[in-house]
Amino acid sequence: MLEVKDLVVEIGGRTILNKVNLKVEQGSTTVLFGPNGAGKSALLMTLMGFSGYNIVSGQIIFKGEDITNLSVDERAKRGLGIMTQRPPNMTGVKLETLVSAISTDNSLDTEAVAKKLDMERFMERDVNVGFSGGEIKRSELLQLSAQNPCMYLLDEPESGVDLVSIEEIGKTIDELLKSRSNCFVDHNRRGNSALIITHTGQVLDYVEPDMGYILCNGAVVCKGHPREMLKEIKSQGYGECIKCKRGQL
Ligand SMILES: Nc1ncnc2c1ncn2[C@@H]1O[C@H](COP(=O)(O)OP(=O)(O)OP(=O)(O)O)[C@@H](O)[C@H]1O
Repeated sequence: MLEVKDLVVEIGGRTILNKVNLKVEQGSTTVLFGPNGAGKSALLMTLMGFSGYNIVSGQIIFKGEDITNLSVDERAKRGLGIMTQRPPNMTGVKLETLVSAISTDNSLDTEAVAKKLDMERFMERDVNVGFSGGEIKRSELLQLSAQNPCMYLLDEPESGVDLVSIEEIGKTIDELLKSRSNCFVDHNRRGNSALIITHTGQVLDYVEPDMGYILCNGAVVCKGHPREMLKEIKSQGYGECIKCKRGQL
């Protein structure tokens, strides 16, 4: 469903991603691990098409189409949705207004999701203005549920979230991934896919992962079973990255 081919990205003249290759199959959940500064967020931002991420070479293929040069809104229309680490404040734009503006015609009950995420009282507030870290995550999830994409790019969905809310957020992500979108490639398979960045792996208590990648210094150095990878990272850190590169790629 999503394929990244030999992607090289620069920010301000510095190479941040160096020949990244990665695939996310339709209906699968892929996890992206890697140390701080490895380029994980940059990869998600590039996939979504944000400015400042200069694609030097390589391709991004989504549902068989080359989207490398498409704008953010064109990618969103095709079914890509993102939860970023630091979404901007939108002074003067109420959350309710934003949610109804991005709502697509779908069967998902956004009001019910707002209630479930305990976001009803935030609907009249300006988007992200004064929101706590956990509130921002819930607001982002609410927006994603309204957009109803079929490819979820989730950047550390559990960071800054208290232990009780992690369960709510994890379960909501799982439900969203299992919900109906209208942008599938193969209608005979489960549709929604995800590429999730996590350091702690807490979100994997609620979402079943299929494939994992480790990014180090802007390059994919390892791929494999995400739960096994997480265990190895927890016991050995990222020091084994290079060894893994020799062994598994
Ligand atoms: N706008 C920018 N200007 C300059 N450098 C940037 C910019 N955005 C990102 N970088 C650099 O790109 C590198 C990759 O950053 P990125 O945020 O993708 O890392 P990450 O793997 O997501 O890290 P973390 O786990 O800490 O979130 C870092 O060295 C960062 O400083």
